[in-house]
Amino acid sequence: MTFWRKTNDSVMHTLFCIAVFLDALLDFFFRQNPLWGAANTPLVRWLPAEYEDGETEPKGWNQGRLYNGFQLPLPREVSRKILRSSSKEKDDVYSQLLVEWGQYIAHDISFTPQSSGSATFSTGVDCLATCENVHPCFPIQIDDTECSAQGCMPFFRSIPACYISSARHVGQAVQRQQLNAITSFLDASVVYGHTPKLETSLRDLGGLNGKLAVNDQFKDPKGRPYLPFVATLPSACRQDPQGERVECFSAGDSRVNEGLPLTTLHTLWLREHNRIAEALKNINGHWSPETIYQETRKIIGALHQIITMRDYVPKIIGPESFEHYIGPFEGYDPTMDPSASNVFATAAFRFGHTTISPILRRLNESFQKHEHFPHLRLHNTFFSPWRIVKEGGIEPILRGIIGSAASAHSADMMLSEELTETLVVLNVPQHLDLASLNLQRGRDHALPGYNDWRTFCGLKTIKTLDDFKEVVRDDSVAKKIFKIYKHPDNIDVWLGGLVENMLPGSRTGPLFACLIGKQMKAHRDGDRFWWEAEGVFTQQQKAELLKGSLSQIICDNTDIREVPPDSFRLRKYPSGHISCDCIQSMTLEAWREEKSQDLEQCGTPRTIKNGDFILSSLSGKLVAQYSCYHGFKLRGAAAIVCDGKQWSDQPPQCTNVNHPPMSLNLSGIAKLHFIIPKSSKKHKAGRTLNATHF
Ligand code: HEM
Ligand SMILES: [Ca+2]
Repeated sequence: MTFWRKTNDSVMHTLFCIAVFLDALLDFFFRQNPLWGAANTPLVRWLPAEYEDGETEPKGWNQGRLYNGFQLPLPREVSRKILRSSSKEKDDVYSQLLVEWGQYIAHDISFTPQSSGSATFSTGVDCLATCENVHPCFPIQIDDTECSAQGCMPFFRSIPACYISSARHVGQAVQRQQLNAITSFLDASVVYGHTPKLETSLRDLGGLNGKLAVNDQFKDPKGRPYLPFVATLPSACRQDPQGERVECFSAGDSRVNEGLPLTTLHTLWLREHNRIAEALKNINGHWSPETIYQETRKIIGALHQIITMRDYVPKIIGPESFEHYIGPFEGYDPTMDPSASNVFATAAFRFGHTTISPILRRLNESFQKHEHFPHLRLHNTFFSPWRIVKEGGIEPILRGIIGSAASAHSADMMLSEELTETLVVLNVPQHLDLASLNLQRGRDHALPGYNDWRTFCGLKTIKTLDDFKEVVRDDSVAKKIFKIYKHPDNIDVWLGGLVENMLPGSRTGPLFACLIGKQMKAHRDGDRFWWEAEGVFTQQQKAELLKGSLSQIICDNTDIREVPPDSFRLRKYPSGHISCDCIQSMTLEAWREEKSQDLEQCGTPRTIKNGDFILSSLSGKLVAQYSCYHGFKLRGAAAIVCDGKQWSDQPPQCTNVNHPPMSLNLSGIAKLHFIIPKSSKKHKAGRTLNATHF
């Protein structure tokens, strides 16, 4: 009898392990397109690339090359004559928070890595010192010597993807493509990172509470946490001239220190993760740290999606384009490629660069000028995390961006001089020009011209100046562009899209509304873990998630006690603000997990040192699946099964190894995570991650 039971158990255990493994393999190999949206895959092309030599040389690489009979104008000339502006008008509806969310979410969608190191591979030429086009240097030639004695600004070409595409034409298949280093999905990679290694480094594994690691050196004046510092010290961030060092912060996205508002948003989400993790632990005391972490992460991902799709995108492309290009959610579409497109990352979503204010205001509790911390010119906000730590935490900045108008997007005042004359990029000693970088990047990526994209979107081709005047907000700007470019087909897509008349209730013209709309639909419909997709959340959980908003997250994680109901909308203080007590906040009751009968019978599985377990259900059986932390090896049964009365085995042990083993850790293939929902033990409702996200 005992023999039989043992044999049965071990057979069951083996079968279980095989089933889990096969499930993961099937998932990975037989999903139609497992690499769609994954990190380190090419930005996809919606129109074929147009290289000067057909394959790799960017537009403008060979001097004297003519396009429609004319040379392309220098990006810096376009920047100075058309884009640069010493003043900015104010948006009368939206706050700066809308702009900052744009940048933050751009960093969840794409990161185009540039060739690193200053020396070229073949010749050893230093990209910081040469004005010649030598791969990977593609310097921005300048016609105004006041900015650079050298006559150019450095520019590093984006890294080519090692990838032969399945394009229909052989010529296209060998064309240079650019990489997206992060996951295209709106999956909060900006909080959690895009590789298992980065993700692990951001977690508080020692705390055994499913939280993210926080800064162990500094806290804010009320004891709230900051992001942890980067591991490699000293870091390149700017320092307080008078005080002790404050290093660069680390987060899921490496650009976190670029500006103070951006760092502020990252800090908010770190705190929100830890707040939710704590609340989940209070509700489900039996959950392991891993379960808490994964469930919290899933909630945070959903909130990123909701805030972006419900609160942000309609304001940017307008209600009509939202309806036309995106529409209501009708379920996961496995034929939809969710990858970021090249034109979106390199042109359309850079529309936001014209809405950046040249001043960051810092405000006190009454939303008035702060007594101690003055307003800052934009260039003083770059890579300066010390200003958060030493100058009052994130609140003065947050009040400043809620309480100040975004910059209006007008055709004759586009990019502030703070961005065209004093942009700082880490590891480049001289000031750069964001407008020139955007134009040069578009050429580096061989983006087709403005008219080709209009045709792609079904918009009228621009043939004459009169055609152009019809679609551009300002006649004199239309004339200037025609004068510089000489042919409408030559107009760079980023510029053409920027100057179009804005659609009603939007912050973009028809071209960018189309490109952003199509991209956002792809992010939503092509994501099988989209928060509304079947089986991802229960109805009650969805209803709670919908209560989430940026205003709620600000209330729950900062000292700010009064906010506008929608913080993206500019509201006068105090009349347009309401108390945080009146802001809806989700309760986590819908995540309360009733202990299954099996769990009652077998009891919560034993926790182990240096490892973790997750509960799952397979063929109606309750299973505890154990895994060890990095650097530890699992000895014993990786999975134990509840047979209705007791667990099939003792939990395994995690022993230290000098060299982390290549153990059968499914996280590299696909992380499985099943929470037993209240209704059915068999349903895999809580599966959160897939291989393409990490
Ligand atoms: C102070 C605010 C901002 C600064 C200083 C900034 C700066 C930059 C810089 C230096 C780049 C890389 C340029 C290149 O070499 O190609 C970049 C890329 C980009 N920016 Fe911004 N940006 C800001 C705000 C925004 C906003 C508000 C948005 C959108 C709403 C945005 C969207 C993007 C996108 C989509 C990219 C390309 C990302 C990639 O694929 O690598 N940025 N930005
Ligand atoms: Ca992402």
